[in-house]
Amino acid sequence: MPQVRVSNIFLVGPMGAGKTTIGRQLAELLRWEFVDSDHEIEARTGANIPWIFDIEGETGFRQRETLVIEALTQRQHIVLATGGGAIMRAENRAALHARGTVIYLETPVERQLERTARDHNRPLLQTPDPRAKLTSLLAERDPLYREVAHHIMPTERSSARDVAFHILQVLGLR
Ligand SMILES: Nc1ncnc2c1ncn2[C@@H]1O[C@H](COP(=O)(O)OP(=O)(O)O)[C@@H](O)[C@H]1O
Ligand SMILES: O=C(O)C1=C[C@@H](OP(=O)(O)O)[C@@H](O)[C@H](O)C1
Ligand SMILES: [Mg+2]
Repeated sequence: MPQVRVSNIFLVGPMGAGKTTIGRQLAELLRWEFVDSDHEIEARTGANIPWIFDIEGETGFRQRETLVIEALTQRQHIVLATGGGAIMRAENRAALHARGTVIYLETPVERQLERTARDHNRPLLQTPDPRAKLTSLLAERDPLYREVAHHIMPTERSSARDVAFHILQVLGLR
């Protein structure tokens, strides 16, 4: 089979998978542009994510997210870190899968909990039982991450740097 040239890398996975961190490192290694859909939503809106959730609800946030994903996935040579729920809408999954190489950063709930514990910018985790929330989100979303992904990369036992190098290796980019 002829090797398909990778022109974009799109990272998907749950909160705390390392999409933002690994995405930035990958972009540096490739000298590609790094974009994070959450940062782009905040820049376009002029408000941070907790504010958007407060004022417009999750529905408003998801509408903004779809507009941003539609726009960003049309670019070339970018590494895009999506938000953990970006794969919920079929139109987002279609854009991601068709316009780039999608990597699922597969991460168990215990690791997600450790990595998100000190951060208050994730409205869905402002709940008395974040473990239960992450568990139910993963049950719902894991099949969708798998559906949209071209490659699945575990992050449980590796540093962000090692995951980034491993992705480059798997994609034949180094
Ligand atoms: N493989 C990893 N091992 C250890 N810590 C990690 C790893 N990947 C990310 N982190 C840390 O976890 C936190 C959340 O990472 P982040 O990139 O914001 O995740 P996401 O964007 O997927 O929600 C950050 O503090 C980051 O440094
Ligand atoms: O899982 C989710 O639904 C969300 C994940 C967040 O991004 P990260 O996955 O980068 O934390 C952010 O988009 C928002 O808080 C909602
Ligand atoms: Mg992120």
